Amino acid sequence: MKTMFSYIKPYKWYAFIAILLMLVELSVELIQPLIIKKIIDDGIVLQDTATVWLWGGIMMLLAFLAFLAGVTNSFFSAHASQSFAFDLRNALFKKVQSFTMTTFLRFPSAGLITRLTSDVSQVQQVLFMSLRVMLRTPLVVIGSLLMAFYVNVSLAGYLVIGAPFLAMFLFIMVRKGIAYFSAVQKRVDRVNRVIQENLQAVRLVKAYLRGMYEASRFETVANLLKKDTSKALRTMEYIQPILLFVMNVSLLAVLWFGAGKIQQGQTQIGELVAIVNYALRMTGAFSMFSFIIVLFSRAKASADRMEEVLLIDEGLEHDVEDKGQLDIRQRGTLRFDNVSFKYPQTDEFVLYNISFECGQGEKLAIMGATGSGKSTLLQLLPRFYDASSGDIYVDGQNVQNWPLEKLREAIGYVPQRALLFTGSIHNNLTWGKTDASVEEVQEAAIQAQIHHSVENFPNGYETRVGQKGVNLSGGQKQRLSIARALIRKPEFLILDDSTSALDIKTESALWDALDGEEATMLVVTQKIRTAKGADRILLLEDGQVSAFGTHEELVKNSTLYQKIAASQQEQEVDDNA
Ligand SMILES: Nc1ncnc2c1ncn2[C@@H]1O[C@H](COP(=O)(O)OP(=O)(O)OP(=O)(O)O)[C@@H](O)[C@H]1O
Repeated sequence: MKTMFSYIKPYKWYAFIAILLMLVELSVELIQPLIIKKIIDDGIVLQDTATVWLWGGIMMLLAFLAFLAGVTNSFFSAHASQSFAFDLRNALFKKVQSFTMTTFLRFPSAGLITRLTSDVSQVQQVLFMSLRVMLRTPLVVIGSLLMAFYVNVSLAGYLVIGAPFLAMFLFIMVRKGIAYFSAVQKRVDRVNRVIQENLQAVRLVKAYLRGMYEASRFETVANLLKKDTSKALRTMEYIQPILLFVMNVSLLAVLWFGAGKIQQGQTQIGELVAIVNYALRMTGAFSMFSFIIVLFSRAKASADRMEEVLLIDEGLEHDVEDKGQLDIRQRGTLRFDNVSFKYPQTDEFVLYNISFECGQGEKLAIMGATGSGKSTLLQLLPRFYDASSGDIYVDGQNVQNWPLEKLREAIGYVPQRALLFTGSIHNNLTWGKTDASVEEVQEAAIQAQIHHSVENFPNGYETRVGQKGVNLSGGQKQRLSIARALIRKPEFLILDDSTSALDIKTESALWDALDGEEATMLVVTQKIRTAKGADRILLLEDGQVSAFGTHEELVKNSTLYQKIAASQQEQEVDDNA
């Protein structure tokens, strides 16, 4: 909770004013029974109409003051709670940006989405309600009790008979509430995960006629959410009747003994009415308690989940100071030195003792069967993961010593699955270089063989992609992804099987265009035709280097490469037949 409070700090004055205004409302509420007592004892009983009018008028004025305080309080509470939620959400989002890929495994995306949406909203709502009414409720109880003691000590004593029991009961219920609602938020995570997976795979769901199955999967998790929420709320439902029962017993005791004292002339009627009024206000406040405990327990559970993310200090991308000592003569060079790697949380190595070098401007094709480790190898370069052992040198410097920003700026990475963001094509391309000029955008698009297609779109580069925009083909998406990488004029261009959806003609035009690139290129490919055009080929087999050399060398020395070449030749013959 401490961390949550640090996000309220910048708005402490808004919160402070809101609390002051709430105290004004509270004071008016607590003074009212005293005024009623005065009207009864000094006005009605003594038949003094002037006193009734005077205190009646004061009561009206105070009620108006409380109304004004309430309206102004809403403004300050809303500003403090909305700003708090805005800052908290941004802080969470920024923290997530610094996660390593391993930490992402610990926090699945659905859980992060719940934290950034529902969890933030729960805490924001509680902050607003606290400044508005929640803080007031316990104060109404305490204030009413104190005022009751001020009016008549012996009668007020009956109101605290059940206090120790109530305190213990509320403590237990809050603890239960936090545990239950923490489970509920986990259920929300699961519901979000099913929705997310379903929407991402909507075509597959339709193609495999799995709509009904998906609906029943959703129903199962939604049902679990319903069950856990009902269980939590059912438990909380005991709060109100028990509190009201204890309060009503106390009230009966006040009336019973109060009536006796009036008959004996020890107490005035106005005093009894005032105490009953305070007791009713306490009862009214207690009836809000179950609602408050539900909100508070939910918010506490959400706050804990958010703090889990905010307070993480391991599993963040480790950066080093930029010492600017790069050796210009080694620019564009790459060296893997005995690199082995296993994914975190797994036991098996997927890369073993990989060693190879790549000169400036060299084009390296990486081949191997599916699952042989090609994508994994590429992901070590921008340090999405760190090697388990061995070293990787970029521009002659160990990647561990590169400032992350500089290292990634030097790399144009095109992943296996082309991903575009909602927005215009221009925005998607300049995502790779925010200050790119129109000419630079077009140049990259021409090189990636997508310029003509874009020009034929209804609004050219301003055409929107994604939802409410044009639907792009797989090949168009791949070429836009390549253009996005090229626009940075990277030192290293990494293409992870990024041309798989292109036809032969477009692909060979693309390779021709990339021939003039100064960047050192690492190209994962399954095609001998593409590998032939590379300077050297790295052939992987079960995570190990099976062969490394030019096409001619591999044709001579590598049986695996010969097999791949032969099978692709057969395929071409079949295709041409
Ligand atoms: N995030 C991950 N966590 C654990 N294991 C993984 C992860 N990603 C990949 N692997 C495993 O690592 C091995 C190498 O996978 P990788 O994706 O690098 O192969 P690849 O050669 O690129 O395959 P493909 O040609 O099918 O893309 C596979 O056995 C795969 O199951």
